[in-house]
Amino acid sequence: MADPIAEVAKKHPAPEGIVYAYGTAGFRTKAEVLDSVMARCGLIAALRSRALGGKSIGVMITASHNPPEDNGVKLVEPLGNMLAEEWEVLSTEMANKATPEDVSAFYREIAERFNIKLSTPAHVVIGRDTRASGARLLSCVLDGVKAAGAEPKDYGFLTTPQLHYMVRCLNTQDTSDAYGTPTEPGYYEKFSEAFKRALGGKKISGSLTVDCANGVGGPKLTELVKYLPPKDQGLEIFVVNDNVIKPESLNVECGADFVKTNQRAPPSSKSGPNDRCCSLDGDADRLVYYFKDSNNMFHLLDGDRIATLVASFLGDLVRHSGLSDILKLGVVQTAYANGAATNYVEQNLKLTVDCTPTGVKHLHHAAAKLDIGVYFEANGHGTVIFSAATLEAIAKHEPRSPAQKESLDVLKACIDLINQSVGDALSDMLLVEVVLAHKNWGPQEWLATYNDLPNRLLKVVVSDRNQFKTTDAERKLVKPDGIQKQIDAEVQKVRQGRSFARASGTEDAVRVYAEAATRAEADDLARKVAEIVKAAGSA
Ligand SMILES: CC(=O)N[C@H]1[C@@H](OP(=O)(O)O)O[C@H](CO)[C@@H](O)[C@@H]1O
Ligand SMILES: [Mg+2]
Repeated sequence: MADPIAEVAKKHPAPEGIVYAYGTAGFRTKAEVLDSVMARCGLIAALRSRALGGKSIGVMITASHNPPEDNGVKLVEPLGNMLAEEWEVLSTEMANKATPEDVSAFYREIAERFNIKLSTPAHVVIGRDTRASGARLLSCVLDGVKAAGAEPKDYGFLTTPQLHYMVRCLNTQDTSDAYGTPTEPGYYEKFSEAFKRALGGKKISGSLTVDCANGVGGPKLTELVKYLPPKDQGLEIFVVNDNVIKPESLNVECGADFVKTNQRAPPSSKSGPNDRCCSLDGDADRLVYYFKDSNNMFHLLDGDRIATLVASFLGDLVRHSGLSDILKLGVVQTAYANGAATNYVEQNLKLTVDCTPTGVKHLHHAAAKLDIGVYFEANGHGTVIFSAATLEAIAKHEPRSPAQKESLDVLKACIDLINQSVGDALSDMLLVEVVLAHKNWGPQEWLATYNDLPNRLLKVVVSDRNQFKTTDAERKLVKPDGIQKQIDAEVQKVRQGRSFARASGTEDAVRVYAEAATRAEADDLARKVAEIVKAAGSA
């Protein structure tokens, strides 16, 4: 009898000599070598669905902020979380099996290991960004899903957070935790309705220009705008860099990664002084704000700024609703957070800060331990999560005054406005607009909350980045021997100095971060630490 698993592996053979790894962002590399990986991810998604009793598992085809010729794939757990770590390992192993027979044998081995009955129904939900390679790679995923006898549901183009939303909605349908309607209109309705409620009659002043990185966020934002209140009562949005007809323009000279890395606006930007601008990345799960002041000077309001803004607002709402005795709010960052942001949260907002290793899953995990956990990476990935007990406490809280009720209503609306399944640039953007409207702030007032320490991020290519081993949430190197002492000695020489080096999880390089009291000191420190890394890496 024909073996459909071996057949599909034969149809999409693995290129020789490539070692694949399911990293922080799933599999991500040149699109031309991803066919076999996609088909096998279809198989793994089917197995994962069966291991969870037939729950829907998500497959997102995207390479986010990478260049247009790249692509990638990420699997999504039933509530919209990132794939369980154990299954990342299985995915990597599956992607690297050499022959169709090996693939088939491993498929059966996984089934046996997890007691999976291969005849049980399985559901796989698929979305993709606008890359030219997406259609071909989708057909590979579908081949895998079908070979495994699972039922695919293809949503076509979606932002990454929309796919996470669909997965969560499908798995919570008809339960008391139903997250929403698992359709695109369902997504727009849910978030636009929450936006209106969260504004609570407050006016938004000025317009917002949104750079969509020429990615999938463009058409989706255009759709969302149709559901928002008319511009005279709500928010005037200008959608720019939304050309998805030319996929080769994706992330080129625009988008959140361009703006954060280069610390400047996209060259095409035509915004005037103090105009609010923001940029999404290629799959719309990253958001950064920025503006030019009246002297034409560029100011970035990155993920740290969004975290501090949102934490301060939610903290106020909790207090004004009369809930501060029972609910504790905290902020989770990575070592890349600016020291001034950390200091502001601890000293001014009087909230706790946790530091985790890089990657959303680590931040999410730490935030899930808090009643209300605000987590953002400096580059703009992030969201706020509320524990089940917190949601219950908020739902049954009886306000003692009209003022308490007003704050409580806004807090409840914010919970609905914040995508609980994953960090979502569109939902985060609406949240920022709500907070600015309530505070009656423009970008200048937001910027004035604290002064960022000048900082520098460098990439150092070494012969084997895996020899760089860290501890203390990646802030200290334990390997190569003796290197941390040398870094510490350089840090001592500058004012307010902080620096660390770690192997990237997504690129073949070691990243060096440095900050200090002045631009010159930060640059100098980064350069010195990069030299230390380079020397140790070539030893
Ligand atoms: C300094 C930095 O921005 N690192 C990024 C980058 O990880 P690295 O492991 O540093 O390559 O890609 C990750 C996935 O998108 C993202 O979560 C993370 O914030
Ligand atoms: Mg992204």
